[in-house]
Amino acid sequence: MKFEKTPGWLDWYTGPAKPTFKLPAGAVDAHCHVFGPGAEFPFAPERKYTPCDASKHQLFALRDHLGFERNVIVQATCHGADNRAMVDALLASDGKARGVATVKRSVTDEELQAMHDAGVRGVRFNFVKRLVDFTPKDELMEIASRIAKWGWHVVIYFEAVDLPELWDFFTALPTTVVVDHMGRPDVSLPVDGPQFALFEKFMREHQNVWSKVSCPERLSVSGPKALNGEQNAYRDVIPFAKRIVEQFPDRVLWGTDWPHPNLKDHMPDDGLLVDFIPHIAPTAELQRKLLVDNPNRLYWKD
Ligand SMILES: O=C(O)c1cc(C(=O)O)oc(=O)c1
Repeated sequence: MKFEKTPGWLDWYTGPAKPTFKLPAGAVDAHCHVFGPGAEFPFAPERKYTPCDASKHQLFALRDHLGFERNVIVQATCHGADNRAMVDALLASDGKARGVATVKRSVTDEELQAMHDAGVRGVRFNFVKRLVDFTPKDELMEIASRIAKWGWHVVIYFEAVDLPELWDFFTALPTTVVVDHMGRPDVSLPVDGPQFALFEKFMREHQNVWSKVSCPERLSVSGPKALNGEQNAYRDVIPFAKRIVEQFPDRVLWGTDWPHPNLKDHMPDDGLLVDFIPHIAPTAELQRKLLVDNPNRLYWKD
């Protein structure tokens, strides 16, 4: 099948720099995606965007170029609940990738078992309205209770303004809960203001909640952008991410978010995104926890 990209779509950057920051041995890129290729793994009819292709081979080449050892491949919404492209990548990874799937209530135990065997360790619930249609919470809770039996966790993606309304549902989830991209704070608000304080309270009061301190390129308002060798990119995001890393060093993850779906302004250089890490995790110990210990504990415990 041939797919037309969404108008204005920005393709991922093909010439990433070699990072200046040397990743510790065993580092995991704990949030990335594959898109298709559409001709082999068609995008889902219910998708809200049509991306460029971003294959498993291209992802593995980026992993090696940047110096990561492993990937966590998160089901992208353009594939809906058809997990074939993601599972195919896991199976081709030689044990170097684990996955997070999207499933419907109709998923069978056999299908869950097959995904587990391929390396899936979580499901993603998405509440970002521009990306998905609404799924009733009782359906999501039923899925969460079922996947808990496999020792999987739930990944949640939402916008900071929606946290109050989602609070009761999130805090009732029976598994480890991993928040994508720090719950998308508005970084033009004060880091010690009420919006981010609520997110910190969410993590502080619920020891099962983890956060990905990823996506400065999505959250930044001020820039500068991770392009043309810029070593001080996305300065406005640093206080937010650093605060989470320092307060909850054993419950944070980091990922490139390659191939960066739906960016409208620019496509970052992934090598320079890796160079962002020491700004938010300034010590070797914090870096090791963020990049090695935490993702391996969550995704490679067996
Ligand atoms: O903000 C986004 O547009 C976005 C989209 C997806 C996806 O479509 O799965 O995943 C992400 O991590 C971020």
